[in-house]
Amino acid sequence: MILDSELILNPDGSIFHLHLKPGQVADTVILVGDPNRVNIIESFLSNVEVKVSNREYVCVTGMYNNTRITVVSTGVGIGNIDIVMNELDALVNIDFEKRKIKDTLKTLNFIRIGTSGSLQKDIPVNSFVISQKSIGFDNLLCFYDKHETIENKEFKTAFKSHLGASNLFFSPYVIDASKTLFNKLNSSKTFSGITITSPGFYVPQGRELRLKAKLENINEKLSSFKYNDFRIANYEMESSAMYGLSKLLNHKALAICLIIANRLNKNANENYREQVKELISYVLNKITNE
Ligand SMILES: O=P(O)(O)O[C@H]1O[C@H](CO)[C@@H](O)[C@H]1O
Ligand SMILES: O=c1cc[nH]c(=O)[nH]1
Repeated sequence: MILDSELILNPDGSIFHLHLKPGQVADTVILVGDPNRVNIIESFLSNVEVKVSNREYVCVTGMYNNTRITVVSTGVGIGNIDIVMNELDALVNIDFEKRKIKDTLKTLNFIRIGTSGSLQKDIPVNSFVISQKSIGFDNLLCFYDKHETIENKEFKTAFKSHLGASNLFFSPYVIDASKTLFNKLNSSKTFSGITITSPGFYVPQGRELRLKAKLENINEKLSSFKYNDFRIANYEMESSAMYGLSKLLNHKALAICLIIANRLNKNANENYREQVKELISYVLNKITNE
């Protein structure tokens, strides 16, 4: 029996933060950072059956090409991913009446459509980048039991030694994306590679305004890492925990991001609404095309 204090439900029976009720979540879930992006995706959907919002979490369920899709905004950062992944999983895999884990568990497909900073000169602004692996600089997964069992350890050792393991004051973890989702979304229109999930936008991504970084030249160090044909493609702030919690809960996850800044070429596109729409349309067509 899962107690009230552990699984908090609102008086209307919806889950604490997302305000969704069981039955309102589709098997395919799109996660976005920006709540306004949910409205853009909603404009592509038909038969919208659910629209609820609370704090930064806006949730919509509707149809695209005969596929039921739920869209949820996560806001910025890893703490929100902990909330969103646990609550979406609870909505499909916990019986809210009996407060018990269901006997038959569901696997959801999570696709994150994000924005991102490129760490390679030849991945320009406006590119679409798929995160084949995500390296978390955020430590969230370390709090979860058995997280070691889903990590890519070989990769982690190589990466830590590249950064200088003895200097590290945090514990990077490496998690692979779902290969099934990668095969669905990968095409000649996309770049792919490793993504760094950063716990911050400024100094942790090498942006020094008034404060200096402890790890000097972090962007150059990251962009020069190579292992088994993989290189680091980009920065964002959510995919490592999304991948890690998906794996631990037996869901599938993949992140695809629009590059809005190139950290090495030092340029940015701050007016990216049209490109985000293109990415949304690309993803919706790929995931609903059997
Ligand atoms: O555009 P979203 O999906 O929010 O993604 C990126 O943008 C935010 C930072 O500006 C972070 O959440 C980062 O991951
Ligand atoms: O540079 C960037 C751009 C978007 N999101 C990030 O996390 N970093």
